Amino acid sequence: MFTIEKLSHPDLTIDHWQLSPNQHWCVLTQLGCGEQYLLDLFNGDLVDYQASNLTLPAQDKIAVLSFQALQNLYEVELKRDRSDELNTLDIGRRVRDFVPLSEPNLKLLELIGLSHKLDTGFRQLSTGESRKLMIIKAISDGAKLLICENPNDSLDKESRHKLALLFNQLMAQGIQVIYLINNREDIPTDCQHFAAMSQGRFEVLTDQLSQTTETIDQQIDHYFANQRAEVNWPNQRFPLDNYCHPNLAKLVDCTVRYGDKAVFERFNLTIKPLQHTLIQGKNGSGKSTALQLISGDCPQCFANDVTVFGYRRGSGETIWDIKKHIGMVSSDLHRSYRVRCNVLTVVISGFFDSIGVYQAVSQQHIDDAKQWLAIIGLAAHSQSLFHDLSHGQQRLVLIARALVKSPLMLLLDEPTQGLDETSRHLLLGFLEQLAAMKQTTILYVSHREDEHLPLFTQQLEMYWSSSNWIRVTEANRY
Ligand SMILES: Nc1ncnc2c1ncn2[C@@H]1O[C@H](COP(=O)(O)OP(=O)(O)OP(=O)(O)O)[C@@H](O)[C@H]1O
Repeated sequence: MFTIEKLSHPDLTIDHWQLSPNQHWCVLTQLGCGEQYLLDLFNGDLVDYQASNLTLPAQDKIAVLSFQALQNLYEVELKRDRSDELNTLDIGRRVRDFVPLSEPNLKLLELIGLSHKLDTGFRQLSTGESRKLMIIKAISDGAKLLICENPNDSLDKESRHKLALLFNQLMAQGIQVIYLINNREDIPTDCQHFAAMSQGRFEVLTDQLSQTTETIDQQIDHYFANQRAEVNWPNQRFPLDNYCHPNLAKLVDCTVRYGDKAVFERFNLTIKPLQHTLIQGKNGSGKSTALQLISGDCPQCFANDVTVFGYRRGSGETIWDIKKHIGMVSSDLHRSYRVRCNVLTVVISGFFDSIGVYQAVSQQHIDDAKQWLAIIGLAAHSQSLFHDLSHGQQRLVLIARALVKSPLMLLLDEPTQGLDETSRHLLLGFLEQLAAMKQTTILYVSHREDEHLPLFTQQLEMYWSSSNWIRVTEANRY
């Protein structure tokens, strides 16, 4: 299927890699390993390289299913948006416009749980839904080689299972898959061929003939060896002791509806100070929407009974009265962070809740932001362009942006999407420290069970009745 020999590029070196028919590979990656250059190679975007032999399939037979590809698609859709011209909401291309509705495709959409979304615009899909659509689109476009960057990220447990079944079906039909995996638990169980990337170097780990399974397991363990970083926490400037309201947020009988479809109805949630809350639920069940009601990013917060930091929404407060106390990380923020600026500026923008920085910046802001960059291991990248970093590194910068101002409330909506094991554990360590300091209340959305830390004293499961698509919720205290 392909051969790569003696490929050299300033940020990518591959001595030898051959993909034979019916082989599927798992490439282990970590943040900053140069994975994006490997993706560029398969995309046809890598320049300034030399190779003694490079035989890749035709470009239209390769599908790169990466976070960057998703972002590119989102930006294409944004450019096509004619809402202003038409003076009405242009939802852009719908799911049915990406995938011809042939019988096999309809079956795939059903299998992956997207068949009820045919008339939803791409930009309106939830994170998990949009990732699923990309996969089905690649298959229906006739791709023979799928390069999947962390395919489990953003998918709920059932969807991960269904995706594994789908990949098995595809492999039986001769489609080949290369997984790029940066968390040990995501390694596909039946993968036989392994490689790893470190500091821009691609290295084959397995050679079925000469290596034993045990050796491979040890190599994988070695690659994913975790270290918990000690965090020198900056001083907090908004101590919770001064907070005077009984609740940080209260949502009463909230309904969010798009067209004739309710995301949820009669949704109730109370967040008391230091009541760290874990929000779970299937893809599309309304987790992000619930957080957006609190942050003010969902316009329907005004039509609902939403009180945040003592402000009843719609009673004359500004969005900044709310946002100044919130640190947020979400896919929505990540994809909206499209301005051209350096990494330091992105972290500093957390002080102003802006995308980019448009105000005077103090030396204290700069020092705090630099301190955070050092904590997340990206100090050397402070002057790099944000968009030159890999998706996972960008996510880490956005986490620093959320933490830099020591907010009263942290809304973390799948913050670890794209993060490798080390960075995920770094974040989990931050959360434990924050909980111990008792100054910030954390709302956390995650599909990963190892992120469901004991510090979450309230757990919320969002689900819906399949008969009428009305979502209901349950809250339990441990
Ligand atoms: N502007 C919109 N117009 C129409 N539908 C929308 C809009 N925004 C969100 N939705 C729909 O609302 C549902 C809930 O979306 P939300 O992003 O809250 O889900 P989620 O639980 O966070 O999903 P995931 O786990 O995939 O991130 C989705 O099915 C989505 O398609």
